[in-house]
Amino acid sequence: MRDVEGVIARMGGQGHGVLDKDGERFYVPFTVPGDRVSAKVGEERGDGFAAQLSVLEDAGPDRVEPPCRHFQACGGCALQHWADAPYRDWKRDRLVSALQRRDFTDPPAADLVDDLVEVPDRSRRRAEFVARRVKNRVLMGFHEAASRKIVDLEDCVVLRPALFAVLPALRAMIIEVLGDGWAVDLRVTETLTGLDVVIIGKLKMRVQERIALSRAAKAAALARLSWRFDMSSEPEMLYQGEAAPLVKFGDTVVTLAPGGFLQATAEAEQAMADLALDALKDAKRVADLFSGCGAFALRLAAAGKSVLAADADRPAIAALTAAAKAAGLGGRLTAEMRDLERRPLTRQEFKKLDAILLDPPRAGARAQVQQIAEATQAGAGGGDTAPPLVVMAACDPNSFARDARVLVDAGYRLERATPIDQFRWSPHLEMLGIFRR
Ligand SMILES: C[S@@+](CC[C@H](N)C(=O)[O-])C[C@H]1O[C@@H](n2cnc3c(N)ncnc32)[C@H](O)[C@@H]1O
Repeated sequence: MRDVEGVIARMGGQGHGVLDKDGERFYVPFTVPGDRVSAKVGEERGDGFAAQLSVLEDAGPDRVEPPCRHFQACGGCALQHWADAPYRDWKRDRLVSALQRRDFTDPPAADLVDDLVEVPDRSRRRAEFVARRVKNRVLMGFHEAASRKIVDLEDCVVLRPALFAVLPALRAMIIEVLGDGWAVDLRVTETLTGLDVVIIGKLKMRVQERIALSRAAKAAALARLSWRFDMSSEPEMLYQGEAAPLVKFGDTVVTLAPGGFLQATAEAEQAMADLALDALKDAKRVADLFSGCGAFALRLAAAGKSVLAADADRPAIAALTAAAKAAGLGGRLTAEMRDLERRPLTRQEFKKLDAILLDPPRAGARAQVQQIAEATQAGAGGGDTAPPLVVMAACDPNSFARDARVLVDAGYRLERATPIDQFRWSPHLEMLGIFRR
């Protein structure tokens, strides 16, 4: 392995410091701009090489003491060693740069992007832990950075305290059903009625293990415990407390499907909902596409709008439908299970809408956005039916900018985009853009 020495020039998109030397580029995790470093050069990565910090010769001016003792060992956070102000500017700039790469120049992308919306420490309400049995012990926590090793967590400044506090009980529970050397994932979500835990992976699962798990779940006061062998198998419920796992979207109560999608922090969800509802205040008929179990749809229906919700996840649509009915919103809200990549809403369906809200997964909403763009053209399928307003949330700046470019080329104007730091100290970014025509 060769070494490279030099000064970190800037932060790369994945939160690794960038060192340019003799015409080559190196990405060095856990460094900040201004650090003078020696690093071991590893494999090729994109337009350069991955490298591992070996010596920090001189610290850059914005290097700070990380708040978590596991930082750098634990793969959960990448950027705790950077001062708040440059970190915030860099996060916002991830969205600005993605828009610039898609030619958002007039007006300049920087003028369209709001300040970063921050979330508090210890606010993440869902986490995916790994657990591995090593003889008579269960290691439980996050993977070490770029490794299959597990950091046995003793503290965490990102998670809500309840998620962290349950780890000893989960360790004790899982040891009953995990063979030596076996590993499973645990998805833990904090709800209003307690923790919803889904174990994913191979377990010893005879009658006595089921009974032991159910007892342990009760003792740990979980709201629900489920198990699924892998992501293609249905979750099997092993225990449910007196109240099912409940969340609230605005004033509407929803029973979460086991392991069902929920925005990682309530604060980021609320920020996005506030932005979306404000933009949609004059729209009467709204489609909430990629709706999940209704974080936007139920708030919109409660605000008096007629809502069409669609998502590919059957349990999410069932949860949303049941919640709307129980809250007396069923007359205003229709929820449909639908794969929007294969079967996006069509120009015929747009006729009944004043606005479309999109909140796709990381890959973006390519097919749906294409349909909206095509509907701005009068064609064989009829006249221009594209609605005057599109609100698009996203969790990847690059797919957001790609889909934004399609909308803008079709005649929409990006009014503003708001970056939201839902995943603090990681390179991930949430955002919401408002497009009008
Ligand atoms: C980022 S989540 C947003 C959920 C919801 N808007 C919320 O805020 O809770 C993305 C959603 O897209 C759904 N999804 C993923 N691929 C899909 C597809 N091809 N068609 C429809 N929905 C899809 C997932 O089930 C998930 O609910």
